Amino acid sequence: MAEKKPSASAKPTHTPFMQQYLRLKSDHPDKLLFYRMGDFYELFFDDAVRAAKLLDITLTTRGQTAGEPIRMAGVPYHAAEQYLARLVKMGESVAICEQVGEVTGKGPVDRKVMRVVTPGTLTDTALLDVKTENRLLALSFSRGKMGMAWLSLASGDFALMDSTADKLASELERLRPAEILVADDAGLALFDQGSAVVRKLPPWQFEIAAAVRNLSRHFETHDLAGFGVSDGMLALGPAGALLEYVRSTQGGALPVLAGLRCESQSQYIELDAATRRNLEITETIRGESSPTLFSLLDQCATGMGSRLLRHWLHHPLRSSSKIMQRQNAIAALLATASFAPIHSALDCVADVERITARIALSSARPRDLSSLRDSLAALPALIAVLPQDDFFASLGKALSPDVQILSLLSAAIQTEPSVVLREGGVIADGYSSELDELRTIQTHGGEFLLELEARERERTGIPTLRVEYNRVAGYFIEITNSYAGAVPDDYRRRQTMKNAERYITPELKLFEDKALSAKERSLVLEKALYEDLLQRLQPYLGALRLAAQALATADVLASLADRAERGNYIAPQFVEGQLLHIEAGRHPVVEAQIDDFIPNSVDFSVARKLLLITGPNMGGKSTYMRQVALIVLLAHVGSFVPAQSATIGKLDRIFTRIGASDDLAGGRSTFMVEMTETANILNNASENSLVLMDEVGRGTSTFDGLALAWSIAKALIEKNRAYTLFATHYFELTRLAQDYPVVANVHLDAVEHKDRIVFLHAVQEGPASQSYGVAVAQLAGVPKDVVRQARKKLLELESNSVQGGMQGDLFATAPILHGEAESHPLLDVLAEVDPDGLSAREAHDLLYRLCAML
Ligand SMILES: Nc1ncnc2c1ncn2[C@@H]1O[C@H](COP(=O)(O)OP(=O)(O)OP(=O)(O)O)[C@@H](O)[C@H]1O
Repeated sequence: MAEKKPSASAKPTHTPFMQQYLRLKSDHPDKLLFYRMGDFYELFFDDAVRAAKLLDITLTTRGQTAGEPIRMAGVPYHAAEQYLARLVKMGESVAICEQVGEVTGKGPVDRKVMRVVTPGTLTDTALLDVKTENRLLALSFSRGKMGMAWLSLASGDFALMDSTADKLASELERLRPAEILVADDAGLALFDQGSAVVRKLPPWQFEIAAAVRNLSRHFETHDLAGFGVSDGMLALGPAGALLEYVRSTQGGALPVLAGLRCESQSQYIELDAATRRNLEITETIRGESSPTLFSLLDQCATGMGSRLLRHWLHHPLRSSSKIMQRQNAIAALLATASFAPIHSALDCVADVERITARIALSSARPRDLSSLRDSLAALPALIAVLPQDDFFASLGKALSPDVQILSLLSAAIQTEPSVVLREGGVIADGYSSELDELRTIQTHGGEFLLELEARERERTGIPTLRVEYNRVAGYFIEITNSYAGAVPDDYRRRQTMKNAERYITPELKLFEDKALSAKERSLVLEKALYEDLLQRLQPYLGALRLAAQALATADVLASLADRAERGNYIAPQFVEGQLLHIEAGRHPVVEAQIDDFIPNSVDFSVARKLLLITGPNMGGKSTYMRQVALIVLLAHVGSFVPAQSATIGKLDRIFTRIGASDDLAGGRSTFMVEMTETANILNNASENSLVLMDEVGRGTSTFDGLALAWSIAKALIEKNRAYTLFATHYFELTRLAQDYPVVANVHLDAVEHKDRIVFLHAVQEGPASQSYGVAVAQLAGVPKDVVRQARKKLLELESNSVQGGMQGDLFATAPILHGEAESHPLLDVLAEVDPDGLSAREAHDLLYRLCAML
């Protein structure tokens, strides 16, 4: 139960310290407040209870305020990152409050919330997954439309798009945001937000007019037309909300944004949420990261490359010129065998993209800058191994940012700077003469004193003159009383001893001032120089971003070339018109896991649009269907594909309805999920779509299922006319080929071989032999008499079905469909009626007309 929390309004009863805390906390009620006190970040009250539970740290009490004990939990300052990482992973947001004033002894030190760490606004290396983009997504809805804007703070990618509300699930699956912003009046029904944290903001933050003003001001443009953004875009509201939210979490600083990217659905081959999951692009059905298409292809040497590859795989292109650019680049890398040298060169390159983002936010650490310097120094070696053509020449150009950046970093940062700035040892010698001097004082103080002593002995002629130091008197020149007469005029007495006097000279005083404060001063100076350096790097951010993009691109292309060579992949061809021909295709992921993968072909054309696939369980139906989709996907990513040849016509979307998955969180049963996904396909698939249907209808009773499968297949053939791979156990469906010339039967077989079942895995023309099920059962060891009974029953059923014919069989047991009810003329009339458009009189007349038709 939440404990009673003192309110800031009851000020008089709180200590000044608590008043300060409560004031700061009131600005961040929904976040954990990390409150800096010396070497700890402390949490109080409910925050303490929550953090103690989440982090398994000790919960204590510390004194009282307003008559209540103060609950407290704390984490050491130096280990804060790791605690932050854990909290953010759990979906928490944390406001970090630092001491900003001097300790005066009077009242609490001034404190300020310097940054807010939320799951979608991370930039720290320790908090980010190297291979995944961390996105913040903002959404707004209006009359069935959906406006979306998303931003990756760590890379500066900022995009927006208008879509429709029914695409929410597929867009969330595509973008996988870490955090979602919506207006608190959005009235969103429960949706599967995955692991994202949903934050509700006041609706005015999504206001379009204000957003346009803020965005134009941010990009310093007159309006947003230059980004391809039209005035009426719903997504502008979310884009504005997003920008403000980021500003508020970064203590007012804003990331370097490459601009505003306006995406449209028609740029990409569309993949719905189910398809992204079913094809196991970046995650297996069970939610693991391997084996997937991504884990297979990801040979990238850098996190930037891995993230870009993940993006490419989820965004197959429609534009053939862009596809061909990538494909040609891979061909060039293969022809020159340069992918391995590229990866070797990239091994020395750090995450330039994320470092650049941290420079923009002035949160880059010393080691970020030294790695950036070393990465820039490694670029010429990378450029040298790129193939020589126009495309790689343009990459090479982006990989040659202004030499000033490298010289600035080389001059400013030590070869191996310390990890944290406050320890010093970051700025290189020679960068600032003032810093050099302060350092010299620290390291060479002794030498100076010896030299001064020698000089003063010579000047005064006192051989026993000594320059010394103690903590009470500081630095002094000691002269025994016997030489008192030889003391020069510029000596000032500092201390009188029994047999000697101690003096100070202006020179020694100057040295003392410098030496005593040299350490502190050099630390302060280093901090100032470092901050100044971050400012001096700001003008180069654009160039660094371009270099980062070029690095990622070279990395991904080399990775794809590497896979193409190892896997013996080929370049697919693109043609106009309706055609999909893959010869000896393989499933890239399954192929990598087993020894003898059997390649299979697929042949679609205008005259052959639906392949009905039959065959035993484990025969390879799902693998075959998925491999077709994966080859098509890879081809549109610009990659080579695992096949002997592939010719691909125009495609707009890939749909899949595969396997049984419950959506318990969404409250939908297996069958409901199956039918929802099917409905989506039937409503949206076009003649240029690729549709994979795996055992549709299996989730309900046999006849229901069979009837549904039959009518779904019919709709796909007659209405959608999509390229369809339709795997089924309902053997009756194989007769569709007799009614529709565009339907072809193919099958996979199993045979008996020395007491084992051998699945042939080769796709053959024609329907499967119907007896495979019983044969497989026998081979699997089902008792002989059960198998005998089954054979007998099978013969009986088969002879019935031959007598009755397919239609009779099916509809005799599914009376509801009997007689093709939809063809009754009465229904045709009803279908034309618009009830809202009828007057009472017209409705009455219509009713008479309908009755007369019965
Ligand atoms: N072309 C192939 N070459 C070699 N092995 C294959 C091939 N296709 C599938 N396999 C192997 O057979 C296994 C079963 O394949 P798959 O799941 O595609 O069968 P299925 O017919 O869809 O079975 P079910 O109906 O039970 O889902 C795969 O895990 C794989 O190991």
